[in-house]
Amino acid sequence: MTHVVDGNAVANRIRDDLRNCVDALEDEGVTPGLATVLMSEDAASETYVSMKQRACEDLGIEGIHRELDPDAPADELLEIVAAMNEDPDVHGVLVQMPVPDHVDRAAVLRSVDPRKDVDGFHPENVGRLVAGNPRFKPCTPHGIQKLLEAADVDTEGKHAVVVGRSDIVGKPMANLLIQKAPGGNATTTVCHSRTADLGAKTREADIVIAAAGYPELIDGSMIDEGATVIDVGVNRVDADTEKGYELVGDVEFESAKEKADVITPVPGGVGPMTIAMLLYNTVAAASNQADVPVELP
Ligand SMILES: Nc1nc(=O)c2c([nH]1)NC[C@@H]1CN(c3ccc(C(=O)N[C@@H](CCC(=O)O)C(=O)O)cc3)C=[N+]21
Repeated sequence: MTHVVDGNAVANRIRDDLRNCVDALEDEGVTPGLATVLMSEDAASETYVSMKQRACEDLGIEGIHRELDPDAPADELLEIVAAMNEDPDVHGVLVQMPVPDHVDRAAVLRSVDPRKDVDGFHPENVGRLVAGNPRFKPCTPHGIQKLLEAADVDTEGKHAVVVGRSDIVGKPMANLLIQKAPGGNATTTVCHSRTADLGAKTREADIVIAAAGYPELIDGSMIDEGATVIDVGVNRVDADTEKGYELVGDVEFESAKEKADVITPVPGGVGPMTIAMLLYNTVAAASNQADVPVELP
């Protein structure tokens, strides 16, 4: 029987453990604070940011949220981030991606204080990750490591094929998979939109991480018997539902499930883990900044 990994259950377990960390910080007079900034009217971005804020509230993390008109000058965004960097009650700062085209994305990532960069997107933190000394592991790849661990999938010596080369998922995922550390030690191939014969590559994988942002790109014919399939896709496809859309992964679930031993669903797989690991990084940031050690899950 194929194991369909329950991401909500794993995320809830981590969130329960983090609640104890928040309580321990609270006992020392420290309330972790996460500041989010949204410069977009995109419905998906609004959903994700409000989910993050609700998750904070649920754990006793102080959530601060600012919204900017997408037409506002880039300097306004940078000023808001600068104020959050200075605010001692804010331990984590997150600028929801994507930002509008007239805003220099790289400049935004550089503007966040690296010690508060709970996304792990600042070049200093990217450098530390690549060097094998991460400060904050980016939330989605970190969540995938936790999911694999929870599903008893050992990465050591396995062939992992990452499909997608984004700065948010593909690149940091590949970096974590090749590290000499638990959740790493995998032989890792990175594929992308210019990869010739993608199926030939994914069929060689013990572990496929689908993070291309293309609905149902990977189907069962591209999966080896007994493989592990991690679906990072959160594609909104027009559908006759109450919300007017359906959430579709980068994997064609039904056919891939026929082949895989372990597979994550969408929704309810990687998505909830992303949020749990954002809370994790926020607790870690508060612990570091307040110099109060906690035992992270
Ligand atoms: N600075 C920044 N940091 C991010 O971490 C970041 C970002 N920008 N931009 C967009 C992506 C996307 N992302 C998701 C988080 C949770 C779910 C999630 O919980 N999804 C639910 C379903 C949610 C729904 O119904 O739409 C699930 O898969 O079960 C999905 C996607 C974080 N991102």
